[in-house]
Amino acid sequence: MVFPRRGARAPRTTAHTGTGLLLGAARHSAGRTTAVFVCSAASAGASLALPAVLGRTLDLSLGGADGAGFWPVLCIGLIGAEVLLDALEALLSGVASARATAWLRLRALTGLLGAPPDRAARLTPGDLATRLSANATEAGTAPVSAAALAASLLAPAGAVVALFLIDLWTAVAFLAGVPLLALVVRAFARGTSDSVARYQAVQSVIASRLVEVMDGARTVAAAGTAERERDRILAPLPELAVQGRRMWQVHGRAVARGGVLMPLLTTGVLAVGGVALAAGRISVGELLAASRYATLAAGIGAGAGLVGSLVRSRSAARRTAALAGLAPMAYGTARLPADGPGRLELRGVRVVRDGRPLLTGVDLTIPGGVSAAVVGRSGAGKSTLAAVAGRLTDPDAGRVLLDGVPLESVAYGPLRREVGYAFERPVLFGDTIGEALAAGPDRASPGRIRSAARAASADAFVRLLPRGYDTPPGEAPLSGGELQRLGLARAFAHAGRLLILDDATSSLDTVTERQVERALARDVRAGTRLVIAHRLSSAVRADLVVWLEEGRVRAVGTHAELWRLPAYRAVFAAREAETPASETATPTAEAAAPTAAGLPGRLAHGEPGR
Ligand SMILES: Nc1ncnc2c1ncn2[C@@H]1O[C@H](COP(=O)(O)OP(=O)(O)OP(=O)(O)O)[C@@H](O)[C@H]1O
Repeated sequence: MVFPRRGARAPRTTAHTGTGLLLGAARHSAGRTTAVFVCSAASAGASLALPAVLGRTLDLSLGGADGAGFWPVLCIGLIGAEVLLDALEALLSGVASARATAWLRLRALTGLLGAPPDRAARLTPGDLATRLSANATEAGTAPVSAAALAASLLAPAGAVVALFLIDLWTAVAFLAGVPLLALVVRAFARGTSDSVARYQAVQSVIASRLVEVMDGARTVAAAGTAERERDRILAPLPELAVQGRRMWQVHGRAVARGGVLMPLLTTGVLAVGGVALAAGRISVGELLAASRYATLAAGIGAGAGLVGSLVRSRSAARRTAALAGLAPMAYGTARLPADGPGRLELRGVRVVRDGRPLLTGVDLTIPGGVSAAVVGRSGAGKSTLAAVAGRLTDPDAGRVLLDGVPLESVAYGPLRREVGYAFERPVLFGDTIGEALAAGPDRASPGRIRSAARAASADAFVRLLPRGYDTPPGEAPLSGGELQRLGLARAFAHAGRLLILDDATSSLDTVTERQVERALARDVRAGTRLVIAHRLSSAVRADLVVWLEEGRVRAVGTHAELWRLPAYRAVFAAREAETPASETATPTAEAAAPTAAGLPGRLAHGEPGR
């Protein structure tokens, strides 16, 4: 997969529009699509030649001419060629559509994974699955449908020319009805477009609700709301049925109108041809050919099906394009200084989402090698700060610098090597637990994985699993705390100069948390730690505490300094009620004293005790 990594500007294509995406898919599958067109055109050529050859064969047979044997053989040859070409066309169509679909999926996935996670997360998993599967498949058929539509016009066009050649008036009789056919196709395309878009949107709603409920299966079971959820998932079905019926009604009307119009056209041509035969302008064989050509020319109405398919593809492509067109994160080419200690600076950082400021005027310096805890009430903006600090998202204003280098100018690889994350709910990717822990900017060796797992207190329970580190994550019955420890192990195995733990120890008991903290200080690469924490103990042991309130830094200092402020103590009040007295006791100045040199020893934002 190719991610935009270099230069301030990420490559933008027309992939953000449905038509642009379809043109890209068409270019990508151009070779095979052209082959489909050639097969269709050759098959149309065989269809066109057949009536003339049949007519000639009939005339020669009626006239008892010598050498008539050649013509029946030619007839059989043409029929055989048509069958073979149709089979080849079907095969090539499948391959070309699969290739176009694969390209569309790759573009959509690249857009999805290249965008900042908080932007991509706006689409629900079910909706994403629909856009990447059903919608991409439908959009992928567009190049072949377009080629087939173009080829399908060849036989009718050739048939009209043949009618001209046989007798001018037979062609005129046919052309008189063509405007009516055009009206039928136009009405069909218009009527289909709206209901198809609505149908696809409703499909996506059902998929979204289903995935949502599967994700929360335990909540549903515990709340006893299975029936309610079933009804909620299926609630859009009547709307789906309405749109489905509308599509079929439009299709049915087009078929009915075409069904009346086409025999009328054929009959008209035959009547005019009969007059021409009576007048001696054409032979019996030519009349036979004219009737076949009239049928072929009337086949222009079959293009309506392909027009419908193109309309569906375009609507599906618009939905896939919403992923491909997500604004990617652009990376620069700068490197971080080799011996940088991991000094983190946020200057005037502002983050706005949905018009709401989540962080405002954040100015913060975390000296290299320091362990900083970020505390604040729920919703204060701690995770947003964590995301900005390691460039999982970009601020709308202000800058973030690591060892003096603005994060947005650092190249993708070096950035991900030097900034690590562990989350509250880690997800393990890989066929085995060992693989999941090894995966990172650089593949970690088994020795490093073991040592990281030991530091995260995960090694012991992993070794007790039936296949140890070779156990597939899906087969390991992991508790929330065990999963968090694996997330920590993965982060430790790839630790760079800045490690961000976003509520990554919330499910650990206090004893294990303490063990992990000690091992982190002793056995993991030294560097700056930014720890998003709810627990008092985390703030107590941090060198520095950043206190966030409603998206602003209210104060920065040591925990002992901040503890003098009642409003700061109130941040932990709710937790104090839940946690043991040993953990919540007011820390002594020694216990909370900063350990790193050069810390700001006083409150960054003075606050009178209240
Ligand atoms: N992508 C987003 N779009 C819109 N609002 C968001 C987005 N991400 C977070 N928010 C909102 O921003 C606020 C801060 O969220 P954030 O997760 O940073 O808080 P937090 O301090 O980490 O909370 P908690 O301690 O409960 O995890 C919340 O009200 C949240 O709903």
